Amino acid sequence: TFVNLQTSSALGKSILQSTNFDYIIVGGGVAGLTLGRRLSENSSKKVLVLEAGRSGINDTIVTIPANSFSFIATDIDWFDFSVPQVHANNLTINTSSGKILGGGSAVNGLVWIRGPKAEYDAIEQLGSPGWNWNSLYTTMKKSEKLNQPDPVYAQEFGYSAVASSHGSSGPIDVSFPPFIPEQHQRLINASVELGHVFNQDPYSGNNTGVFFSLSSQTKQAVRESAEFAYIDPVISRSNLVVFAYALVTKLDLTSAAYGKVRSTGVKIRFPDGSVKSATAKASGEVVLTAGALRTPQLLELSGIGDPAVLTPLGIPVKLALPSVGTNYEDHTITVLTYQLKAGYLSFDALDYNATLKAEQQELYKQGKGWLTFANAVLNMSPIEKILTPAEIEEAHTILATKPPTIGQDSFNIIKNQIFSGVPQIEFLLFNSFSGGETKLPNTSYVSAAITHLHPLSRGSIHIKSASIDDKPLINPNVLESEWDHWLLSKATKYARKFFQTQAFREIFEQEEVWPGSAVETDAQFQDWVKANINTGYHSVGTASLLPLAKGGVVDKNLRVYGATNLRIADMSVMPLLISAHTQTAAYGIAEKAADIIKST
Ligand SMILES: Cc1cc2nc3c(=O)[nH]c(=O)nc-3n(C[C@H](O)[C@H](O)[C@H](O)COP(=O)(O)OP(=O)(O)OC[C@H]3O[C@@H](n4cnc5c(N)ncnc54)[C@H](O)[C@@H]3O)c2cc1C
Repeated sequence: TFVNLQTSSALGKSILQSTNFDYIIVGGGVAGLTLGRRLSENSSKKVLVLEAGRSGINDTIVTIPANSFSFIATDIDWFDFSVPQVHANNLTINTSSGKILGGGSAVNGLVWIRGPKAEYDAIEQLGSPGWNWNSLYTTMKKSEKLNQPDPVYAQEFGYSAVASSHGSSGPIDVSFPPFIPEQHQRLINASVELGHVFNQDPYSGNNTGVFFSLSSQTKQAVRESAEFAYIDPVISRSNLVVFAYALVTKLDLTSAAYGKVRSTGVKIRFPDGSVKSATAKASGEVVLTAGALRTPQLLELSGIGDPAVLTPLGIPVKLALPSVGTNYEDHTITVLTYQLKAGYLSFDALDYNATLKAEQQELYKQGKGWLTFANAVLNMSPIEKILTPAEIEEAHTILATKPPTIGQDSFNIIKNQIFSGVPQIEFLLFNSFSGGETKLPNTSYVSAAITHLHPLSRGSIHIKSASIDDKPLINPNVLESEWDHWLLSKATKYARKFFQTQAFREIFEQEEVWPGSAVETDAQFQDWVKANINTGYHSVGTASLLPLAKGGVVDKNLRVYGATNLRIADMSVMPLLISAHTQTAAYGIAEKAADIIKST
């Protein structure tokens, strides 16, 4: 049952009044909708999913792959910014996220990729038995259905997928786009020229090298969001209720035996301003899936968190859990811009050539052409590929000291990975202009994004008042650690080498548009990185799956420490980032969460 509270508020209120739920799921993003589907498979269980945003059905900002990122600053964006970043020229960094059914999966870049085995095993190593590659690979596969490419496109572009590395019957269709821009194809050749390996199968536990990546889209090139793939097909289940425009303002908590707290339900603010309760059965559970940016906010508003944060804001402490909102981590990014030679086009051409745009819109109706494409080529590099032997020596020296905010165990694991071939830097292309002083008319540009995959700086997300209407203080704390600054600067400088390869020289003007020749030395790169860094829209860690004494918020069954019936199942539980875009992990964690909740 789907209820839009903006148009059917009376129905929503009557459902809340007449029903006690087995599961109340807070946040209808990737994890929330995965759980909504799985937990309602048992028809005797009543499941309620609460999403603050609307549906994405028939919205071309959502459905058309090439429109990814155009949600920013629209009604489906939470449109947050970080607090000024003290180690990065006081920049405030955009941390937009999807306020819509499907959450990130409705607005993201559609990149579908996994990290290497070691990164998932690290969660178990940090003290959470059962959270390893084997179990998460199984649940990640459970979420997906691989579409093999049409042989015509496979031949034209050279992509292929190893069927055994993918799921074949999960809800999310994953496909190669039926169009890949020339410049993206050439990133493969440019990488190989520089000595990077071409990886035929990056999905089965080794993602090192350059490769074609799948996208979360159907064979007809329509985005697969968690709403379209997980929930629409089962929305007629009578035991499943999904509310849109339902802003959860706090959890209702009561005391339980042994000093624990129990959640009796949640408070929902309707679009008309009224606040109603959703009630859990005595045996029921509340599952938080509001995403890594907002799950800590809801915990704190409800009185679960660090007393040092809650008490000054006048929030009574129901459960003291100092790690709530800490261990926040995101990928960090810099972007270079280059101009394509005359005759080569990027998405910029859609803005200056109306005929082309109309043609492409027509083609898209047949599932073809430019608009089917969001991204498809990634290069995941270990340090040996981008640093000289002398620089690797320097890396050892820098990493001799643990940066201040990362836990010792996490640091040891990442340090070991850095020197054992686990990718640390990703290179990919954005098919448009992204920075620079002059953007010439009728000219196409391409940008190279350089991502640090394992930053060692840890930030925090805390509330600043007792009101849900005040945005949380989002502090990724970028570049606090010397390593983060040093490596991203080196990698950004290295990215220029792609444009010196034959594959790229043939199609790109030699002169760099952004930042250009004013930035040459290591010191200049370091200054430039400080002034131009962004985060990667891959937030994790703010309610980590770790032992309590090591900064954990949830245990291996995803139960909040000190609560009887409250769990967290979104990306805030991931204690360490992976060298991958995060949606496959978000689905995999949520699928595993569903198995755990059904069995415990
Ligand atoms: C711009 C962008 C680009 C990205 N690109 C990629 C990519 O190309 N590939 C990839 O793999 N990953 C990508 N990601 C990351 C990926 O989408 C996320 O890792 C994933 O969506 C996280 O899932 P989640 O369930 O933890 O949170 P989300 O999917 O963010 O879901 C959280 C949900 O909770 C809702 N919510 C929050 N607070 C409340 C409240 N108080 N009441 C009710 N509802 C609430 C939100 O509206 C949202 O729907 C991108 C993310 C963004 C934002």
